[in-house]
Amino acid sequence: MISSFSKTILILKTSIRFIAYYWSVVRVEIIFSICLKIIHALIPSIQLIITKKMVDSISEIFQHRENLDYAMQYLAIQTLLLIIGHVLISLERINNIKMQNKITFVTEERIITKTSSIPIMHYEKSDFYDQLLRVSSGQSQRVVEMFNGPLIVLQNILTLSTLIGIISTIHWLTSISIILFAFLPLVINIKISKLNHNLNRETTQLSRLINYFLNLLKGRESAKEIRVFQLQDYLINRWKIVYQKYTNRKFSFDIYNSYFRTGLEVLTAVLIALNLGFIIWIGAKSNLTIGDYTAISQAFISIQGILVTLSYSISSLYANSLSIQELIQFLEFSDELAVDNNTNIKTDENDLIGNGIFVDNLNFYYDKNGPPILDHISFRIHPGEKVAIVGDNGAGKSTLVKCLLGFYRTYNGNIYYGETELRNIPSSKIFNHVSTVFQDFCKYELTVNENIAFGDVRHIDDKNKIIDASIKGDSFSFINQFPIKYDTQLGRSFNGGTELSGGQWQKMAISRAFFRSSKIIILDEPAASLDPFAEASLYKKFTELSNGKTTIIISHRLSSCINADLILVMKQGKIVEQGSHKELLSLDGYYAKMFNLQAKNYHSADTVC
Ligand SMILES: Nc1ncnc2c1ncn2[C@@H]1O[C@H](COP(=O)(O)OP(=O)(O)OP(=O)(O)O)[C@@H](O)[C@H]1O
Repeated sequence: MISSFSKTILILKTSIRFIAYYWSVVRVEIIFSICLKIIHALIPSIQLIITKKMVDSISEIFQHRENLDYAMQYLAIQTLLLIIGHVLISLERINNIKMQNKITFVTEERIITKTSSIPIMHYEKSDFYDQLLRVSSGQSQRVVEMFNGPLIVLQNILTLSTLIGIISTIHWLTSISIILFAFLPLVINIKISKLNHNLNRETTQLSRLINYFLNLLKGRESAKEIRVFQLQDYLINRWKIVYQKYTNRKFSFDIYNSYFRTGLEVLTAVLIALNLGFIIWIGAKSNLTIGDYTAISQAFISIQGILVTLSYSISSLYANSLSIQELIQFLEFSDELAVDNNTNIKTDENDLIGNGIFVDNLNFYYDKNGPPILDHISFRIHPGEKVAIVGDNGAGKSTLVKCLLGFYRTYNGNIYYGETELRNIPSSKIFNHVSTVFQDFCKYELTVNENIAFGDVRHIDDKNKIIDASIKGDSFSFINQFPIKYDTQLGRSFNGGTELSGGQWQKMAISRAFFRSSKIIILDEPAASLDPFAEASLYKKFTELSNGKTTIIISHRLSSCINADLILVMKQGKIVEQGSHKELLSLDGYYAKMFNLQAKNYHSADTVC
């Protein structure tokens, strides 16, 4: 009882929040649908009355050879009702398609808007991907069902009560047996919906893993490695194991589900037989006409259909409200954490960004129980300084930069932009003034123009600025060799696309960074795919173009750090040394060791050559 009550409350609460989300989008369609469903709900009852009258008048004709007029009139009304029913169904179908189109569009738009603005930190958790998959797949359909469900329930309840009302006037006991008949399918279907929802939650991770293996095995990026390392059999086996685990779990649910349904169907058949027997018994005991008996039988069959539909509708309403609740939570998810909503800062952006950065005793963990990724980090960057971050793989260089950008705000210690602590600065205020090339930069399979202008999309139509950025980023020469130059579609995913080499894609990303006029430039391994000429040219241009700007470069090639004002040397999450190239060399510590090793390698390579 308590559980049914809490399910009803859940459905009601979710429905109210849900209607608030979508009412403005589909109110016209909903009102139209309610009108159609009310009219539709009354048709079976009118049909029932007409059927009774028609059968009785036919019976009169057979027994007493009466005039055919009445029977013909009833037949005409029946036919008219049938036609109205079909027209209503067709109007409902069109209305549903309209509603579905609008809802699909708005839901997808809301999901992608939320996903693209959610704090980056969430992308570090696997739970987030599970939730994302659940809210992204089939959600629009559920949203439509969530609107249609209550309307179908309303329509069926209305039809049911009018039918029961009509047959009660014939004999009250028949309606009671029919009501008893209603409960069981409802309870069983709700139970199955709940199980289905739980199964869906449990298996999300498995289904993601299956997709991951499929993408690896079918994907273009992984195709080369898989062949060279001959990973096909191993990966296919891994996929098989996960797939079987997934299907076994689903199969045991299907068996359970099927037992329930078979039990339900057997029970329904028994109840139908009992009810029909009961009606025959009543017919024999009281003065029912042949019309009454036909009407009761027809009502009985209609009611049986309605009860099944009703139980499915209510149970899927319950299942949908569980999923929709998750969708609403997701859409409101980042609002709790949204940095921009919680920060209320009046300081001028130029004062914020242009006054240097001070990092004071910064500590950061990805996992609360894991080791510190950034461990008591402190340094100061004066406005316009050139900073290089160097160190071992996994030392925490990229993580430090992500903290500086405000992607991760759950750190201990402080990061000040000017006088203001980063946690109090809206992300947008920082992003407005930063240009970056990440280690895993994006390869947009769109046009060259877009690839460059995405650095500052407000100027996407400024062709001269795009050309200028391509010259600075060293992509100008190869773009000019394309027949349609800056309109060339890049990548192989779409028709007519041109694929670039790794270094050319990197030059595209660098051009994009130069397209943006920013006070701070951050480059994470910008020369990883560049040839030695391009690398030398990049650093030269970068030094010229970044004059007066604060620049932070992460690099494993220490020759690129020689001119930096400040070099931060990182090891296991700590800054072990900091200073200029000269200072660090004279310190003769970790930096000097790394630098001399690289220099020695070049030198010995020289002698070998
Ligand atoms: N999303 C994440 N979740 C958990 N741990 C992470 C995550 N990203 C990085 N790490 C861990 O944090 C540590 C620092 O990683 P980071 O990428 O900052 O190193 P890095 O110095 O930039 O390395 P590299 O020079 O190899 O690029 C590593 O031990 C890495 O395993």
